[in-house]
Amino acid sequence: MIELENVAYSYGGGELLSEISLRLAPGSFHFLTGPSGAGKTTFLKLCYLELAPTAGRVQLFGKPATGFSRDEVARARQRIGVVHQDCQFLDHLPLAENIALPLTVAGRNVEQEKGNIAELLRWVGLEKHAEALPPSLSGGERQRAALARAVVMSPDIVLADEPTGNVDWEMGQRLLQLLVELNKMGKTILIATHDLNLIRTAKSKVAARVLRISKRRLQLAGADL
Ligand SMILES: Nc1ncnc2c1ncn2[C@@H]1O[C@H](COP(=O)(O)OP(=O)(O)OP(=O)(O)O)[C@@H](O)[C@H]1O
Repeated sequence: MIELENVAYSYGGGELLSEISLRLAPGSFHFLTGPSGAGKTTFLKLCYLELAPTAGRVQLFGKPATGFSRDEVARARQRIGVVHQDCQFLDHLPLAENIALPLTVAGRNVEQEKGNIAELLRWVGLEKHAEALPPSLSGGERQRAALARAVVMSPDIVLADEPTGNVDWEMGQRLLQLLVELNKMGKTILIATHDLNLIRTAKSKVAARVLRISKRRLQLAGADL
């Protein structure tokens, strides 16, 4: 699905990431961990083609990303749902419309998708907030809404950047459960997180592999979390 081969990235100074190789197999569940500033968000951006590597190759859905036309980049991105760390919404639009935005952008008929959006809102427990404006939502509600928006296009891959960053333990477990359910439906999941307790709980529910960025390199973490 996503393949990185000997990838490096630098924002202009020294290399932040070096010699990164990884193959995310369809249906796999990965965590990505590492100290603050190690490059987790940057790594995710390389995966969804927000950034191009300064060295090495990224392949997406079996094709080298360097050969992608703008349309191919757009189509590939439709197959990747991203839950951003800061979950931005359009504050003047009700939640249901915010969640439907990727459909609107892709030119789909949102009227026809109303049933799906209502179902998605129920799935993340926000059905009562369909008409609420984003500023009135709590941190946990926003993160669940961001997850709903990330999956509205029914992507093959979900990349989540600290999806439980602003929520309490119970809400974190609920979000994790949603991601585990998506994985059971066959989606490939990659979650960047600092939360080792979250990873420990997940490992009892799903066959998750843990990757760690340390000293610019990506390593497979052992069982000693
Ligand atoms: N656009 C940018 N220009 C220059 N430097 C950047 C840019 N974005 C990030 N960085 C730097 O790259 C490093 C890695 O940032 P990144 O956000 O990828 O780390 P992270 O592991 O996700 O951190 P955190 O866990 O704190 O979210 C940081 O030192 C950051 O300041």
